[in-house]
Amino acid sequence: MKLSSVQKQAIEFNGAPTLVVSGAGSGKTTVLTNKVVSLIRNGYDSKRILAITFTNKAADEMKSRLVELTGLPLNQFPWVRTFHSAAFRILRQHCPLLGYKIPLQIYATYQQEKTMKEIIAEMNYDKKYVGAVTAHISKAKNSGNPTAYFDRKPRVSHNILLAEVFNVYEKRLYSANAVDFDNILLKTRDLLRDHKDVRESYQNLFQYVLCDEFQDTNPLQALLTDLWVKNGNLFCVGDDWQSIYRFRGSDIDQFLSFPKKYKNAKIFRLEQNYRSANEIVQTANELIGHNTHKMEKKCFSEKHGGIVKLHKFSDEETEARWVGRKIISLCDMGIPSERIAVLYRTKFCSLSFEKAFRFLEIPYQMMGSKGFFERKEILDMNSYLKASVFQKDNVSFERIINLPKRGIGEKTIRKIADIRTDGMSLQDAVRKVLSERVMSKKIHNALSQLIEALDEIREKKPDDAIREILSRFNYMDYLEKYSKSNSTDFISRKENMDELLHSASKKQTILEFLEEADLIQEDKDDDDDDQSEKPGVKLSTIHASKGLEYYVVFVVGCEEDLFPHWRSKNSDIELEEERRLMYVAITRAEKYLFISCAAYRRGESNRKSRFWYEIEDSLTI
Ligand SMILES: Nc1ncnc2c1ncn2[C@@H]1O[C@H](COP(=O)(O)OP(=O)(O)OP(=O)(O)O)[C@@H](O)[C@H]1O
Repeated sequence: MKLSSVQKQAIEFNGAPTLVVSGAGSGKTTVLTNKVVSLIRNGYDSKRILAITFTNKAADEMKSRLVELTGLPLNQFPWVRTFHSAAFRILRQHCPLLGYKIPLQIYATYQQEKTMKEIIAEMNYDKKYVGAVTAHISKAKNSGNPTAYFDRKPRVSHNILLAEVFNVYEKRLYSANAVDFDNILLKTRDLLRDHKDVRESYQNLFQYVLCDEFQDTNPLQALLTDLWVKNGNLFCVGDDWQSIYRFRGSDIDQFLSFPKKYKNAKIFRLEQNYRSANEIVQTANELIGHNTHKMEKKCFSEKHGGIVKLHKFSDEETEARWVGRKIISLCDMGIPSERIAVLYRTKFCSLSFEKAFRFLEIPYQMMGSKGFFERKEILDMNSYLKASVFQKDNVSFERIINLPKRGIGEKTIRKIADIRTDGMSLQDAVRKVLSERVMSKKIHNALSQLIEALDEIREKKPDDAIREILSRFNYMDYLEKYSKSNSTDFISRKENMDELLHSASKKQTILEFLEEADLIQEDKDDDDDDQSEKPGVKLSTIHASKGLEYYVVFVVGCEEDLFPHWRSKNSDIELEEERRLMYVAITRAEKYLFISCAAYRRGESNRKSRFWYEIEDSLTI
């Protein structure tokens, strides 16, 4: 591929903070990768280049591309990572400076949620607010200043004081010697901010800092970036028109304020779209033109012949059947089904399409299904591994203490928990009752078998450790029963277990394996299996389609209150975010773009989305 002159200029320019303002399909990733290659060719050390990607999958893809382009082996790129993974690499080494012990544990989503649920219950708050409280605490941390956040937003519902829950939650994590995802960033920021020697050692280590998808950074990530960079060696790429993670704490202002923040900043604009036909690019431009909070760029494509069509239907079933039949005719024209995607704003919209596709016998794949590490059998095995290496991890130990069933009921667990003194974990307490032999013989034996197993596997390779647990406790028999004689369900769980064993076999220690597994859970919208290669039409939320491309795209359910979502309607900031989401959907299409709505959905009448009219206007110009 021949790089364009502006791509080349951006790649070759060094020495001042650089922002590459890129349109959709303009080759951001290509530029970022080639920038790293160019730095290496100019004498920079590949081991001292920090290149931040948005997902673990993107980091892996970038590393393999770098191996291909430079001929260097994979281990020469230790700092091509996500924010969380780069920060954790630093934090796990220096955490004693913040009062933690090595090894530091990551509390992954499941453990974080369980801990929060327990705290909300203990504080006698309504459990229906667990999600909202967790989300606010996460946002508070990602703002970089939780106290200021709680001053602005002190409560959820009328009585839940966020700062209070936050304090209890933080204490609990600290006593478990653990950090959650947000703390990985927050504590690394504290570490680098408060320990000059550590900060300088990393500033000296990193010769260049690069950041992909810069439009989706949050204030904390921006603070961290500044702590890593020395001498302005910063190179960021992104598209503010595609910033769609506000709900997770991303802040488009980090991107927009770049030229103000770095006085000598150099800005490049990548405006040529290599993916979509110009008709699609112009439709997208017209739509985003209705946003005010953005950087200007004039996107274009040299490809022509794109088709953009709007279709209105009486209800969702009619819409889905029409989409199905259209897909059949496109496939008859020779378009492979995996190059076709149906995108929607919210998950529930998929149901009518699933039904229609089954009826019409159209193969399809759902994107963004439950993450691999959130599946029951994987959580079970990982909890065994965690309980073995992290004796203070109550969440994991509680999960496995009676799994598979070994006669340890709720009452027994409560009795054991009651003997705990300060700082003692449930596992410590079990060890204590075992040494004092105070339980009945049956319970004593069951608990000692469990503790023996945990001690036995601790030093094993992770795959051997999992095998040991599977065989000691007849776990697969238990899982078969759990699957309630649903053989397909059991087969898929068995496949998951094989996959877990395979990925564990690549690591030498349980700690190494768990660290990777926990960090991978960051990729929330990203599918764990690479479904983009599998045959079948893709059914996906727009969030999960980010970064992907299809020959044909159907954007369905374009109705007011559904898209834009009703929750966003009273705020201009949120409305602009919804419009950016529509922009992302449109720019996934290479050649065909079909936008549709239904007058009735779930029995309720609907108006066309305002985005519909904005697009319609652009088509009639
Ligand atoms: N100079 C070029 N000439 C031809 N094709 C190019 C050039 N640069 C990039 N491309 C191609 O354009 C396509 C889009 O590139 P890429 O996926 O990097 O875009 P992107 O900016 O990350 O897109 P988006 O943000 O919309 O997901 C890719 O297929 C890439 O190979």
